Amino acid sequence: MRIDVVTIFPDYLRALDLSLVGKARTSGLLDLRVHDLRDWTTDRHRTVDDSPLGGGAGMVMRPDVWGQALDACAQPGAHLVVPTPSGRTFTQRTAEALSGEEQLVFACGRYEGIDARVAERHRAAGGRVSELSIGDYVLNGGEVATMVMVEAVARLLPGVIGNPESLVEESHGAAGLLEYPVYTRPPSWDGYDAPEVLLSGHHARIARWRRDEALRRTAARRPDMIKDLDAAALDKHDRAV
Ligand SMILES: COC(=O)c1ccnc(N)c1
Repeated sequence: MRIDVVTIFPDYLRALDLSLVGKARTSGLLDLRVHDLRDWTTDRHRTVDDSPLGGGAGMVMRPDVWGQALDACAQPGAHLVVPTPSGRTFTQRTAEALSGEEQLVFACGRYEGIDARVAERHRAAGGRVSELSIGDYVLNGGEVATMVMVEAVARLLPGVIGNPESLVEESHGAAGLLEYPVYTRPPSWDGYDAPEVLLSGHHARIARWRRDEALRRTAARRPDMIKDLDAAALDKHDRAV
């Protein structure tokens, strides 16, 4: 998969050189390219914004500069992702869908946002556009949200995570639940004991305990997820939890 990120703060994205995404890049599983939007400006001051048509506070990012940048970066069929607080909510399902794309281009907006015609033109040219929010709060720019989404997508690419099995049980995974509490050695620490069942070696009981804890945690913290659960997926015991 190829991911392009266009931003006026390319150094912000340096964190993507590290850890899991960094390894995916060096192994060639992920072709991640970060671009400075100002490389497509033509004036001496490298201007990327202008005052909003219709008046109002703040500045809007110019369509001409963004158009040049996207023409240079987006291959035919590229999926344009615009991080914005006014977007649809980015979820694990969104990450799964995006992980199947050939190319994602993240347009990191600043100021009051990017001129709406940039997305309009990409759609008109047959490209997909997703305006996505990572939650109900406002940031100063799209860069942090882009890093969140790039990590969530990259870890789903085949070969990036060592054990793909772990993707099934994690929160918001295939089970549709939050993950159960986890423990490691020592079994007793500072007067606190790990649940006995985890030391029993009885795999069926351990699996059942984990399922119960996932159900309890989801019901307590995210009751909205319980109602979305496929009823058939809940067995008789689950319903008793
Ligand atoms: C400028 O971008 C944002 O403020 C932003 C982007 C994505 N999700 C959000 N919740 C905010």
